Amino acid sequence: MNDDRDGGRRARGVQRLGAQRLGGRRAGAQRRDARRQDALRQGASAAPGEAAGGARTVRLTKVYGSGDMAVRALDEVSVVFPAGRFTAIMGPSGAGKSTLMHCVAGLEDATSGSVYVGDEELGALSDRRLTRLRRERIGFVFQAFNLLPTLTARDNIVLPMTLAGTRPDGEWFDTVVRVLRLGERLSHRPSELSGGQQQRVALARALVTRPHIVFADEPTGNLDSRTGAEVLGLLRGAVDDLGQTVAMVTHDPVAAGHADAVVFLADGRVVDVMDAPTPDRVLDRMHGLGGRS
Ligand SMILES: Nc1ncnc2c1ncn2[C@@H]1O[C@H](COP(=O)(O)OP(=O)(O)OP(=O)(O)O)[C@@H](O)[C@H]1O
Repeated sequence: MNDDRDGGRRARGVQRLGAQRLGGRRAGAQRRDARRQDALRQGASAAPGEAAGGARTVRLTKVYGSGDMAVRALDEVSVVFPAGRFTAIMGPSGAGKSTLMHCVAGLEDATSGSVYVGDEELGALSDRRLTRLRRERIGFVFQAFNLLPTLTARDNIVLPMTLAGTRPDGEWFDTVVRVLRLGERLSHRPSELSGGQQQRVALARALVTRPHIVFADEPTGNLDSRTGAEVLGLLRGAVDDLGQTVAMVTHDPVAAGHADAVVFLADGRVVDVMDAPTPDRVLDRMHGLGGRS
C-alpha cells in the first residue's frame, strides 16, 4: 500500500474511530460505500483498507502425525477472508477451526496447498520474513488474552512493535486507547485489570499495528454478555470504520451474527458459507452439522 493511501486511511480511520461511529451492519455498509466512492474520486482502484490485506487458502491440507496416528485436520480447504470484511469460522469441536486459523496466521505449516496473506504466499517466505509478517501484518485476539503479567497495559499494547524495533503512531495509539477506554489503565498490570479490561488491552494490541488481518479466537468466550457485546461491537467497528479485516473463531451464534459471513467447517472441510448471518440461521445450520453450537 502506498504511503499516501495509507496516510489517508489513517486520517479517515482516526476521524471515524475517534468519533466513535461504531454502528450496525447497515450503517457499516453505507460507510463502506462512501469510502469506495471517496477512493474512486481520488483515483484509487479500491477503498482504503481494501487494496491490501485479506487472506485466503487454496486447497489447504493439514495432517498431524503419520501412519495410523495421522489426523487430517484440514482437507483441501479453499476459503477467502475478504479484505475489509468480518468473517466468522464455526463448526463442531474438532472440525479444524483452530488449525485453519493457525495455518493462515503462519503459526503452523501447511502439509500441502497454499496460504496467502495479502499478496504474500506464506510457504514461499523464509522463517525471518514469516516472523516479520506475523508481527506486522497479523493481529491476534486470544480467549486467554495472552498478556504478559510483568508488563503494564501500555507496554503490552505496543509489544509487537517493541519486538519489531518500531514505534507506534502516537495519534493512532491515542485513538485506539481512547475508543477502548483504556486511558486511565495504561500503567496498570494485567492482574490489576478486570477480564473485560484485559480483553480490551488484547484488542488494542491487535489493532495498534494496523494489520492485514486480525484473528480473534473465541474473543467473547470468557466475558459476561455485556462486555462480550462490546468487544463484538469494537471488532465490527474496526471493520466498518477502518477497513480492518477480521476473522473470528466462535461457537456462539450471537457472536457470529455480528460477522458479514460465516464459514462452516466439519471434519476439516468447508461445508457451507453463509452471508449476512443471523443468530437463528446460524443456530439452525449448526444443528444440521451436529456437535456443540
Ligand atoms: N497438535 C496436534 N496434534 C495432533 N492432532 C491435532 C493437533 N492439533 C489439533 N489436532 C486434531 O486436529 C483436529 C482439528 O482440531 P482443531 O483444534 O483445529 O479443531 P477445532 O474445530 O478448533 O476444535 P474446538 O472447537 O474443540 O477448539 C482434531 O481432531 C484435533 O484432535
